[in-house]
Amino acid sequence: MQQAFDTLINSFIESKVGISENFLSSQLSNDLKENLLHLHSEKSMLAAGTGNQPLVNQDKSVRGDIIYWLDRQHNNAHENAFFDVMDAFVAYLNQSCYTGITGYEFHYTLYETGSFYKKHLDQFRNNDSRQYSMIIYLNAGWLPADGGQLSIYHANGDAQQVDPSSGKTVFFKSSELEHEVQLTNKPRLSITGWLKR
Ligand SMILES: O=C(O)CCC(=O)C(=O)O
Ligand SMILES: [Fe+2]
Repeated sequence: MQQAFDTLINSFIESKVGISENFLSSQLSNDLKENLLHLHSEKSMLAAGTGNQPLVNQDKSVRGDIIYWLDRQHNNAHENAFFDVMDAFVAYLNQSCYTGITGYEFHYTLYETGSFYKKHLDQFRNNDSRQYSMIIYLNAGWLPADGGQLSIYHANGDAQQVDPSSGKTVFFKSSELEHEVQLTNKPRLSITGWLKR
């Protein structure tokens, strides 16, 4: 596990976008994907909003994903195994980088065919608790023609394209990097979350 943590943290330090190809085991990625598909089949996944106001704005022209928040209270073995990995990662990050992270939040995410998320920053205007964004992709055999790339816009004008392939985890500062999910031509599955202070 520590090797995947180092890969993620070192690539983040080097280029502002951390990427690890095996942050979760393929077994755990698969189990979480099955959870997501089950939640979807029982219609538990709901339209995501933008912003954190009580009246969340569900504007499909900005963001078309549907989500379901993970929670230890669900007593789901795979969800809890995911939180165990995150607890170990946060402890390692705080110890090695003095990040002072005190919490996190994660949701399952499904972008159905034809959906996208326009360019945005993850930190809310009225609340700066989100420090780091993390996305863990759960899509086996993703092809460039499937679309759905994560585009990350660097301050020097570079646009970095990330394929949402299974096992890949992306990590960046929530307040700094604008990013966008390109229109997907296939259902696109992930876990998305934020480390908070
Ligand atoms: O799924 C992704 O690649 C990015 C998702 C995202 O930007 C978000 O949920 O804020
Ligand atoms: Fe985002």
